[in-house]
Amino acid sequence: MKYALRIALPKGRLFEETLEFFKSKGILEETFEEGRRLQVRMGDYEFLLVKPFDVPVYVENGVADLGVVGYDVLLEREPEVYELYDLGIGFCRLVIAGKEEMLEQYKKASFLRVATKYPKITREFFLEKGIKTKVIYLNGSVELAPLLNLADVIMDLVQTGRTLKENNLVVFEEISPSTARLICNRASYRNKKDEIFSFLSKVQEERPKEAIQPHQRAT
Ligand SMILES: Nc1ncnc2c1ncn2[C@@H]1O[C@H](COP(=O)(O)OP(=O)(O)OP(=O)(O)O)[C@@H](O)[C@H]1O
Ligand SMILES: O=P(O)(O)OC[C@H]1O[C@H](OP(=O)(O)OP(=O)(O)O)[C@H](O)[C@@H]1O
Repeated sequence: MKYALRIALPKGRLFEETLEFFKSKGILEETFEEGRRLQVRMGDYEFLLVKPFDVPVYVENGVADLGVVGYDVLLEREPEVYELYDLGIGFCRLVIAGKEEMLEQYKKASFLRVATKYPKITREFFLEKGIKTKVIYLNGSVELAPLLNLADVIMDLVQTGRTLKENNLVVFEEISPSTARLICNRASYRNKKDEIFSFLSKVQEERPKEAIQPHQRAT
C-alpha cells in the first residue's frame, strides 16, 4: 500500500526530539535509528531524512508533503510553503554576539563585519538599522570569527549560552526566538487535505501524561 504522506525530517540536532515528539502524539509507535537509511516507511508515513536546510527544499518542490524545520531556517530561506504548527521543540535564539569589549563600538558602528550561517537575515537586520555590513558566510563554528578578527560580531543561534561563554563572547542583541515548525507543500494542502488534517489533529492532540508509576507516587 502507498504511504498517505511523505514527511521530511531534519537530521542532526532536531532529529531525536522530533521523533520523541511524534511518539508522544502516537504518530510513531517505535523510534528509528539515525543510520544510513534516508527513506524510512512507517505505517501511513514515509520519512525522508535530510539536512536541516534542505527540508524546505523537499517540501517546496512537492517531493515531501510535510516537513519539520527550525524557524531560523524558514526566516533565512523564506520557502513558498505553509507553516502549519509550532511543535514547541528545538528552542533557541538568533542573536548578535561579540567580544564584550566590542559592545560600545557595536552600539555606535556604521559598518560591521558579521560572520554567520544566516546571510539573508543578517543583511536585512542591519539594513533596517541603517548599518552597512560585510557579511562573511561560515558553515559552522561561527564563534571563532571574532576571536581571530575575521569578523567584528557574529549572528548565530544560542541555546544554553555555553558556546558563547566558552569562547568569551556575549549577546549584544536578540533578533528572534526559534522553535521547530511543521511546514506543508501548498499543493498537498489542497490535494491531500484529509490526510494532512488527520496528521495535524494528531500533532495538536493533548494526550494525557503517562500514568504515574507506583514507585513515583507521593506518599
Ligand atoms: N544549540 C541549539 N539549541 C537548540 N536548537 C538548535 C541549536 N542549534 C540549532 N538548533 C536548531 O536545530 C536545527 C538544526 O541544527 P543542526 O545544528 O542540527 O543543523 P545544521 O548545523 O544546520 O546542520 P549541519 O551541521 O548538518 O550542517 C537548527 O536549524 C535550529 O532550529
Ligand atoms: O548556546 P549553546 O547551547 O552552546 O548552542 C549554540 C551552538 O549550537 C549551534 O552550533 P552547533 O552545535 O550546531 O555546531 P555548528 O557550529 O557546527 O553549527 C550554534 O551554531 C551554536 O554554536
